[in-house]
Amino acid sequence: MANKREDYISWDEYFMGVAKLSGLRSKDPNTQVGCCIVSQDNKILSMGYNGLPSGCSDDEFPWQREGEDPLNTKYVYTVHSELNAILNYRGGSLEGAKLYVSLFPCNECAKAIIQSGIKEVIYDSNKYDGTTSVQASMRMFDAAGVRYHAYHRTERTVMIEL
Ligand SMILES: O=c1[nH]c(=O)n([C@H]2C[C@H](O)[C@@H](COP(=O)(O)O)O2)cc1CO
Ligand SMILES: [Zn+2]
Repeated sequence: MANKREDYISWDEYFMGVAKLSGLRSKDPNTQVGCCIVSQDNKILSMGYNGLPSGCSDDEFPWQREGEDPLNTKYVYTVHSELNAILNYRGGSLEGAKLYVSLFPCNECAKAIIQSGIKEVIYDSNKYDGTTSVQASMRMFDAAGVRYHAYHRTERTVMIEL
């Protein structure tokens, strides 16, 4: 009887891989964010990526980051990946679930994460660490008892480093 295969990917690699794969659907030219919400017993509940609300054409809204008029930037229109994943969930409650996301959640996403009952956040990049937004997210997560930690990359084939 052969022994089981040993080089299978970990739960974290699996769920962060699914999150990053979702991010490949993003039309944002600068930052593609993907998210995957998982139950405590490791069932995938929902996925999302950053994009425009339904009905808003990717070709008729701005993708610029800068502009005199904020209405000519993407920031006022994009739905964040975490909010999309929360809103995409067609089941009952997300209470006690964990959220995998390729970029540390902003303060607006932190509010939605807390209010939906998600209790753990695993993030990959934290490129905006130190900003007001990230500091506010951490303060709210700490106060609300939502745990967060960085995804621990392991040496893997390119296939996993999506
Ligand atoms: O929590 C988040 N979730 C999320 O989906 N995003 C999205 C919104 C924008 O489309 C993009 C940020 O763009 P940029 O990195 O160019 O500022 O990432 C950004 C954050 C926080 O930065
Ligand atoms: Zn956000």
